[in-house]
Amino acid sequence: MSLLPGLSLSAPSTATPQPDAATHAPPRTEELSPRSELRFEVAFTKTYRVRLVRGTAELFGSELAPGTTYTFSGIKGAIFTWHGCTLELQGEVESEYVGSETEAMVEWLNVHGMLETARDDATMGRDGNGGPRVLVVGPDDSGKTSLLKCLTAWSLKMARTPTIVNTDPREGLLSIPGSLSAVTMGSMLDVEDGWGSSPVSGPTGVPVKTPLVYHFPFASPEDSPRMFKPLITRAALAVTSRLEEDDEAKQSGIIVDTPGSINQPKGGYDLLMHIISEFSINVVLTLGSERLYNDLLRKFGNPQSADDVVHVFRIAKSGGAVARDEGLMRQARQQQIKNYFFGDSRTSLNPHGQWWDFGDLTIYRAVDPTASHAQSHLMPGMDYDDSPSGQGSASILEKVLPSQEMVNAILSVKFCSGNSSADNVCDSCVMGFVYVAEVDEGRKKVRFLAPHPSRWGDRALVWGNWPEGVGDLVA
Ligand SMILES: Nc1ncnc2c1ncn2[C@@H]1O[C@H](COP(=O)(O)OP(=O)(O)OP(=O)(O)O)[C@@H](O)[C@H]1O
Repeated sequence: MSLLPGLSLSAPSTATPQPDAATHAPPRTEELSPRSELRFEVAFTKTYRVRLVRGTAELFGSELAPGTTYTFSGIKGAIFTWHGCTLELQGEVESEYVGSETEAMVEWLNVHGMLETARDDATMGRDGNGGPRVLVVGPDDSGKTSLLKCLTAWSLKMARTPTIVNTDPREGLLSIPGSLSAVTMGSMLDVEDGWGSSPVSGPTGVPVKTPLVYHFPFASPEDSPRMFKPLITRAALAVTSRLEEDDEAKQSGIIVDTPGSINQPKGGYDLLMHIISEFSINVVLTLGSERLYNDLLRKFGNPQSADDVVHVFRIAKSGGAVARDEGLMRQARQQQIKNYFFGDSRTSLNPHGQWWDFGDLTIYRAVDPTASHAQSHLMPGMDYDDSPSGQGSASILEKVLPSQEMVNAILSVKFCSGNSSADNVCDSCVMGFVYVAEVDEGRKKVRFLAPHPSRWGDRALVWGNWPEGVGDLVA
């Protein structure tokens, strides 16, 4: 167990998978015929090792290197082969079987081919608007992220640098849950890790990707559309201006992942339409819902001009995509947060303890529109209406003093100063996240756990209810 500098406490051990008897059992061999896949589920407490012995294989589009042992934990996934392969497997799994109904992969590869044609058009100057701007929609667990990973990995193989946008606060892309993030992919994805590593949480030994992160501290965009919409507008603006400075990235286009909750007909797909208009989406890929496909097809049936054309496609759902229960999703979120501060099985990070005086902190709390908030947390002399506009974010964020309630919470450190208006704080992107280890109301001090030793200076901090309580990270 490693000691945390400044905290003199041990890193939590629950994050580390325990060796099990099956790990020590001799490896077994599995032959996969062309276009079949090995589907497996591994618990968070177990490890599963896979080595490619012969042929070629990929996990959600990322190719396995021959002879390399990959270790998986807390994952449901599939190793697919186009031409057949032999795998060496070791460890204990919840389930493991070979699936041969993989027609969806062929269809997904065709979608990749279609996107490549659009990228070629952009490269040749036939489309001045740049590469395809793709939105992936469908119900929960329909395989949206898996499709997105395949399309990304295949485009990286073609030396493209697509920009990936995650609008699902339940899953952090290169960040923790509660984030909306965007990143231009400059290096291959990581077979074990999925999206790879970001420098947000500290140094790593592998090439990192630098995401642009916004804090959205609610489980679903529908919990606070007033906060979600401006953040999407901000993110789209930032991505668009970034692409204007980078021809390769502009030609490679954008792929946006969405949460299943906003793909429901209720509300007329208002949030979905907002994403489509802000990111100038021109290709929508629908998975797993005929109704959604037909509704969107109708919505975009009569474009007013060539710039308004949105192509809507119905894409086959992977036969292996499985529903994840809330318990598993919660475990995945906790693991992501622990990895953010302490690293994973390959990279060990040393988070730092920092004491801050109450007076040097400006903390905002995201107001849950469904709950009536205790006024007692408001700073003396303040009311909700503190934004310059007299409305806007004043009821979305409220200034609060540190309190015991904050212990074990995750706070975002914004790029803006503590003196910024509530609107600015809301829209500002995130430098990183910190964990509240202790609030000493007598000494008026807060002890934070931060990935970096350096202090963040005069920055606004935002506290939300999501992701839900992470428990005691330093016990
Ligand atoms: N072919 C497959 N074999 C085995 N597992 C798979 C396969 N495809 C997807 N999965 C798993 O199924 C689960 C759901 O897939 P995915 O995350 O892609 O769905 P989603 O639509 O993005 O879900 P959500 O909207 O909840 O984020 C994931 O755990 C994923 O790893």
